[in-house]
Amino acid sequence: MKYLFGASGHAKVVLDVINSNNDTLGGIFDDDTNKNSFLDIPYLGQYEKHNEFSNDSKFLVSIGDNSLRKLVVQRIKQDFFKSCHNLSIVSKYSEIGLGTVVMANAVINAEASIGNHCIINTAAVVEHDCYIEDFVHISPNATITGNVTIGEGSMIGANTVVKQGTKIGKWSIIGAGAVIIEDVPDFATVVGNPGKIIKYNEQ
Ligand SMILES: CC(=O)SCCNC(=O)CCNC(=O)[C@H](O)C(C)(C)COP(=O)(O)OP(=O)(O)OC[C@H]1O[C@@H](n2cnc3c(N)ncnc32)[C@H](O)[C@@H]1OP(=O)(O)O
Repeated sequence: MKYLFGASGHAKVVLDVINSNNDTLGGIFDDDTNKNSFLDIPYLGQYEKHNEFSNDSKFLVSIGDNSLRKLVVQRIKQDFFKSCHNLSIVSKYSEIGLGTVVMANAVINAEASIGNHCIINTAAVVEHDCYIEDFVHISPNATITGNVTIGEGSMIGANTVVKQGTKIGKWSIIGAGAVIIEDVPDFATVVGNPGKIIKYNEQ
């Protein structure tokens, strides 16, 4: 049986992805014990409760914030599953890691490699030969053109365009609507067209 962690807004969209494949979910865990249910799936208790479930259970952390998602992933003892919306287009020549979710209308082209626990959000495009590390979030409608590298934990804002061959570092944040035409260092926040660094984030 499959289960979600984190009863967030993002989890509602993850649930739609899972439903699109006619997959069945056993329920959702969240540290907030005030929840009784989440949309039409049962609330199962706080995160540690998953230790009581059978060894063949599979999990997906449905938390949008990249750092928080990583923290929760590190608390889970068992295996993860990935899920791609049945209206996404995923090349058979691409790779997608465990714990990753691909939303409706997203496109992942040939020889793109997507890490573990990533979010490829609604209608995002990840072009051929891109290399996306773990815990990255590509927001709705962002276009990652060919041969781009994105480091662990980076957040690419909605409608961003990243020019081919560019390297984006780890744990950087690219503001909504930015156009990235040159490499971005680790931990930088970049906004605008052309993208400019406005600050560095805490490590
Ligand atoms: C399904 C979903 O919802 S997925 C989520 C998708 N979400 C997004 O795409 C949002 C991405 N986040 C952003 O764009 C944010 O504005 C950030 C992260 C870039 C900046 O947020 P903060 O760190 O809080 O910065 P803050 O709001 O203080 O802005 C700092 C400066 O940058 C400017 N700025 C902020 N965001 C942008 C942007 N996207 N484009 C251009 N300028 C921007 C602000 O106007 C401000 O300028 P000023 O100093 O001249 O006044």
